Amino acid sequence: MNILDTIISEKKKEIIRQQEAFGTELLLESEQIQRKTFSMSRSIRESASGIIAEFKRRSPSKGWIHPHANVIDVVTGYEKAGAAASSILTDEVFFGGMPGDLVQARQQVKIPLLRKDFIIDEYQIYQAKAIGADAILLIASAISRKECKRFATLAHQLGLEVLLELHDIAELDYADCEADMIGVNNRDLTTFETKIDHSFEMIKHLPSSALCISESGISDPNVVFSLRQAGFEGFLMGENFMKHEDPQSALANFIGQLTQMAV
Ligand SMILES: O=P(O)(O)OC[C@@H](O)[C@@H](O)c1c[nH]c2ccccc12
Repeated sequence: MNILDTIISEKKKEIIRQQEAFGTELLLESEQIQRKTFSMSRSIRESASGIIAEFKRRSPSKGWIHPHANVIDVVTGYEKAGAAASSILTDEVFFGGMPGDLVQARQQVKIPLLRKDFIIDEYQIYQAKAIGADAILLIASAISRKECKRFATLAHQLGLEVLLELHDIAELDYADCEADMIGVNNRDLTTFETKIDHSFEMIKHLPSSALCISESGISDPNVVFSLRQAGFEGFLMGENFMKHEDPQSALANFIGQLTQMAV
């Protein structure tokens, strides 16, 4: 079994546990369900950096990156440093996150928040809204095309935007599911290998109207510069900031370097 299959089989159990503790009816009663969301796509288009800075304590590929990271410190720091949005890993078993991280972040910041998880069930979409997300990630390789359309429609009904994650050309037919943003994951979720070239290759095939985001393995401002020239407007970065004791200043330095290049 590859890692994606392992994550998904654990995820099914996690969803059952969460549903037993807090069913959909209860989620629908939460005040947050009626909340007006922030548009992540607009924030990316309007921001100077286009950086979506991720909160991630660990990952299956790197192990622990920042085990005791405090979500409020990190995400408020990202906002101050100029992130266009923040991505928050809520997967517990493999990424050391929890839905409560998003709840805490939401109370402190106004930048759009992406719920980063492996969405395979409608329950998680209601939950995303209830815990304070503005957008959800849908990973093509984790769901069928039909599910992708169904999940995107539900997300939109709840006022959430959708970031559709593709990895390779075989998944291009998912691009018609009316996602607000299309992400190209440079990391192969079965082997963990990252190749920025995936982004340069895939963007040639994506609809020209799409808001394109390059995800994973980015650590060099020169790479962001070239990705931007190729047509990417958003850059999803996690480890490069989380590996520092102070992720806020790591992001501020990175944005500083980008700004100098643009002059
Ligand atoms: O830490 P990195 O290499 O900068 O990557 C961030 C982000 O792209 C990565 O965490 C990610 C992209 N797609 C995912 C899907 C599930 C979990 C995690 C991810």
